[in-house]
Amino acid sequence: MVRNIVVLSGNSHPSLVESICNILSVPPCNRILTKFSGGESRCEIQDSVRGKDVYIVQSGGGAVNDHFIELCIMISACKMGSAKRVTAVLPLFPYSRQPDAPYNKSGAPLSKPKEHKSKEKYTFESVPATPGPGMPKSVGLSAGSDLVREPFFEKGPTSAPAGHSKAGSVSSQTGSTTVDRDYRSSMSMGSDFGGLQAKKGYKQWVAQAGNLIADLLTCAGADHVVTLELHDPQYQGFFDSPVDNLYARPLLKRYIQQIPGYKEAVIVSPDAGGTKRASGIADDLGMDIALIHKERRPTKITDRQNATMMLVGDVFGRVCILVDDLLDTGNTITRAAKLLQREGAQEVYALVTHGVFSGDAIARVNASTLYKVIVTNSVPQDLHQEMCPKLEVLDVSSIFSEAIRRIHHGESLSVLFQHD
Ligand SMILES: O=P(O)(O)OC[C@H]1O[C@H](OP(=O)(O)OP(=O)(O)O)[C@H](O)[C@@H]1O
Repeated sequence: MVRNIVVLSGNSHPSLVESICNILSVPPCNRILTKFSGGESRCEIQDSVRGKDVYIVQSGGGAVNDHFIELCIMISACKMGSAKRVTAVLPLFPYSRQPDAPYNKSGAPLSKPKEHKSKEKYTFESVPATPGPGMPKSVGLSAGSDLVREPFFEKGPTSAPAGHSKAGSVSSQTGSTTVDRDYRSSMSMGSDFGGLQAKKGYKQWVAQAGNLIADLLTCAGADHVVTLELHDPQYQGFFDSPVDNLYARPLLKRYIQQIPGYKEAVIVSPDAGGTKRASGIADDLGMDIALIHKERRPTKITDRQNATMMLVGDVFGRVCILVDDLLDTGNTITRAAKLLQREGAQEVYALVTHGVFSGDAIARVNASTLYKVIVTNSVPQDLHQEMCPKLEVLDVSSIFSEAIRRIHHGESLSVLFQHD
């Protein structure tokens, strides 16, 4: 039994906390977590935390915003209750990954290409164009002085250079920077930037909340953060306090080693962001690797299923094991499986650390060519397992209980970062 320690559960994942407490042989702290009728979270810590080392376990996923506020209130309550140290344990760290375009329930981008826009007109160029030699100056930058000097919307239409049909363009006669009529109207009445439709009078822009989330945890009083497989390990830099980013890699590797003939299989990263993760596992196990390049930005809507994924590597006749950190809408993993199957893969497994399964993800996985999907229980999986016969779950409670035990005793965590 670990002494002088308090493990407190949020509402997000009570069963994981129960397992952690069982391993540590400590009872979970008594608390009341409810809501006022107005929807605000209410927290009452019923055991004394004075002078104690407190670990509050709350995962992302599900009602993520409610869970996060609840966590902040619990941290603050423990600080006010004179806890010696408060550690926020977030098996899935919320807001550490934000898609670069807003997505709807079924996983498709909310923004759609304009219907009248033909394939020939589509361009991957930045619009407005990046300033450079022989290029028009950017609107609104100090370097775009031609535009700043003259009233922006008083300019007449000019012909646009190839590949820059909408942006600030150079008049063929004078060489001065100006703006064509389409761009003028797009700025004032809603615009189309490289296929994205912006709302009227508002340039499409997605806020990245990561820094704010880190600040909120620190402000609430978190002295330490423990999490698992951050989407982006650099996220730790947002914190002034220590962050321990644990790995699910040993668990994933152990699973792979149980697949019959795994040495002949190919580890596949479904996107560039996961290459390091996948190649680490492939290297450790002496396996081959293949990569898929995924382009997240919406292009032509009818092409989106295929045209934005490209395979690098040979998978013909081989078992493929996709490795990723997150399954959210399931788009990435199911489309990757489809591509692999089309390239002649024999069977496709997906090993993913965090199985969020938002929107239609379960239906998408069930309908996909995936043979098996393996996730950890960093977020609750009971319901997902009932609905998805392909799903298998790996338990992470021993990773967290060991991390908590070591932090409490001031021992090194490095053994948890070793992958063999
Ligand atoms: O199930 P889905 O809704 O498809 O989301 C899951 C994908 O999203 C994340 O990558 P992201 O698209 O953020 O790209 P990145 O890895 O390059 O950051 C994650 O690494 C998965 O690949």
